[in-house]
Amino acid sequence: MKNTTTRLLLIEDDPSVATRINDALAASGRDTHGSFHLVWAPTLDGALRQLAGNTEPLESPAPLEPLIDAADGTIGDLPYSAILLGLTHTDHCDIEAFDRITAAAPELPVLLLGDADDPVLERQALRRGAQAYLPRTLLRNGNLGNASWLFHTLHNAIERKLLIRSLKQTEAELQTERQRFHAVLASASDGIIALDAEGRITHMNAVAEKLSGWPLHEALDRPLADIYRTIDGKTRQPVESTLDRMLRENRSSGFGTSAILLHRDNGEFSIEDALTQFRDPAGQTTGSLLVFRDVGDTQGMAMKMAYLAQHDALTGLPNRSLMHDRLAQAVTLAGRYSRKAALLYMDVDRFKNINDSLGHPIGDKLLQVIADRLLTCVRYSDTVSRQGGDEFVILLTEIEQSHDAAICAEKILNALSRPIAIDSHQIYITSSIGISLYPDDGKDTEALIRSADLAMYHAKAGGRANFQFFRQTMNERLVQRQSLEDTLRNALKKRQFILHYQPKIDLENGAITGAEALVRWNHPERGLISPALFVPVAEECGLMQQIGQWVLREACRQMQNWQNAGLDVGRVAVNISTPEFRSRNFVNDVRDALAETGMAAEYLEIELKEAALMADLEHAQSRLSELKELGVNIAIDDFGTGHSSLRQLKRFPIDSLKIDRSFVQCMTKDPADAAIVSAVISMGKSLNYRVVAEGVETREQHLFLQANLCDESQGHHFSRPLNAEGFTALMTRNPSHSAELH
Ligand SMILES: Nc1nc2c(ncn2[C@@H]2O[C@@H]3COP(=O)(O)O[C@H]4[C@@H](O)[C@H](n5cnc6c(=O)[nH]c(N)nc65)O[C@@H]4COP(=O)(O)O[C@H]3[C@H]2O)c(=O)[nH]1
Repeated sequence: MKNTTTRLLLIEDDPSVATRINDALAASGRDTHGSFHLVWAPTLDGALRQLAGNTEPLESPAPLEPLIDAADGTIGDLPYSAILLGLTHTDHCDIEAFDRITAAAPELPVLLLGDADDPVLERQALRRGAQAYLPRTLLRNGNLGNASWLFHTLHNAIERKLLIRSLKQTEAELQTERQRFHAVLASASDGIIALDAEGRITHMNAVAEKLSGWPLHEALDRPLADIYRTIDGKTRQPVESTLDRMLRENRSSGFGTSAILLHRDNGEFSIEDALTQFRDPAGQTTGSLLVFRDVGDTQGMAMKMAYLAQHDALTGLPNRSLMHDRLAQAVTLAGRYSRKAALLYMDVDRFKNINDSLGHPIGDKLLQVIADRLLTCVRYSDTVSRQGGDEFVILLTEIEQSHDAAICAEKILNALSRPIAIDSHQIYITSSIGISLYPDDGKDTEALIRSADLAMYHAKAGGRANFQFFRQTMNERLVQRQSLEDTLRNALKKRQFILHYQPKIDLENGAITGAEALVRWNHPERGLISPALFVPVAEECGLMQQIGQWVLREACRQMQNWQNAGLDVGRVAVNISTPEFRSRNFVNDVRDALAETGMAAEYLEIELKEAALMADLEHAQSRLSELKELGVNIAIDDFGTGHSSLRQLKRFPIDSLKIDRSFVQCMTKDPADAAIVSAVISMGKSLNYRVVAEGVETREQHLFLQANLCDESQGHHFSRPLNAEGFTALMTRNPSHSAELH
């Protein structure tokens, strides 16, 4: 109200009263509260019309004419701040007038002008909300002077009304907030309990009702501890409530350690809770809000995810990561208590062949059966894990001596050697196991795994289906192998490889039908090194592809030279290792080698081992077809040592079969081998393959093959592999190209 003009509407039929009030207000002028401006309405109806927004001129008897604001006689659009209502009028009477005015202007404070001798009327009006009661007699007769009491009474009435209005507004806003708060609580998915400063319940939402089992109306005003009873999930002992803890520590808490909330009717929920305290400006707690949630599902999910991260999805066994943890634990404990532990690294022999030939779904089922059988071979305290593929690692923690590990390995070999029936298949497998012992073969997890893995490779190399303990010499061999790998790379760079050629002869007429190119490493100090020593290493370290590319070009180049020199060598055969054959660029490499050397494809023969074909039948079939389209001949090398059958080979476009020399060399001594050789010859011929016997060393073997109508032979009996000059000399010495067989 400071320095403002406040408009008052005076409803009074006595002009003298009106004039006196006006004078008194004018005399009081302006003070710190500002000034009053009186508008006089002699009749109630006129005043009501004004309040309804009708701006027609008020009746204005002479003395108050100036109180009407505007020149046009309207009172303008300034709002009134208060109404002075004379209660005894000619056009209205008593309390009814007050009611009509407050109905027309409910926001405005109304002060009554009444007769001093009518206390009933005064009480009635005050009870109905009038702000003050001014005795008219005083106004009529008394000397108002500067009438500061009137001024202050008016001012207080207006202030009071404003205060009430703002209180009502605040109350309405609070009401809205409360409704919003309750709506939020009702829709929250967490349980929420509101508490007063003493920790008594003032509200709880439906989720809190459900989790605690307490309906709100029963929980109201009870201490939180009655409704919210929690125990420790592991010990099942009561835990200090979050509220108590927070009050003790005088702070709020975030969602923390989980506990079990006991439902009123004996059920229970795994929960997490958080508490927020409210404080007044002085820092005193005025209440708090407890929020809690059922984490049963979340925990279940978290446990499931933790399980999946540590277990193999196919077999359910611990995976590599969990095995590392267990092994680390076992190593620590065994170190502390001077105990032993053993690690068995197991791999299924030729699993890839089974997987490729029977299909992955059967391969998967097979791994599951293997996992089950492994579990039957160990104690509860041991760990069987799957490392990936067909590799399993078994940790034995309770062993006294290495012999215990050997017994377990035996048990595993036996368990896995029993036939496994999957769908309509009866599968026979063998496995190879490497064993390392703590602390002898490694002091940490890495060393133990490495040692067991190396021992397993030796078990495989030793003929599979057996187990081997790790020996230090295996490590030495590993080091030697590493250095061999390095020198092989160097040899390739320095072009230290050469080719030898071994003739093949026609068993019917003795003519040379071709030459097999055989690589040698011409080591500057060690002389010629056999491919049997370095080809497997080169295959493993990925060098065989590069060496093979060189062999292919060199063989074609040499053949082209012989042809250019007028020597008819027939075909040159080149050995192709499995990684070479599988490499994406293999067919292109062959095409390029032919193009670069100018040799016709019909003079080239590719020798492939059975394993290279059996590993991936579909892929092998399409690759062989591409080679056939080029015009290249295809031979199956070392036939009889792999797992293929003639029926499987029938699907490949093959030209010849080479019977492995192990059969050839024994066929004249062992009737079984003789039977195998003659059967392979006759079956091969019936499928229109040329059949070649390799490793023929004696005349006896030569004659046996001739008698069994084998097509060709190759071996020391006719000639050892020769270098290019030696082979040229052989061909030149024998211009008819027929072999002089003794
Ligand atoms: N005991 C005996 N052995 C005989 C007789 N006649 C020939 N041999 C040997 O038998 C092996 C025949 O080659 P393979 O079976 O393909 O077996 C080959 C082949 O698998 C591989 N190899 C040789 N050269 C290459 C090549 O250029 N590339 C690839 N990928 N492998 C090759 O190395 C293996 C061994 O080759 P080599 O040491 O040259 O050994 C050759 C040869 O010298 C015999 O009458 N008695």
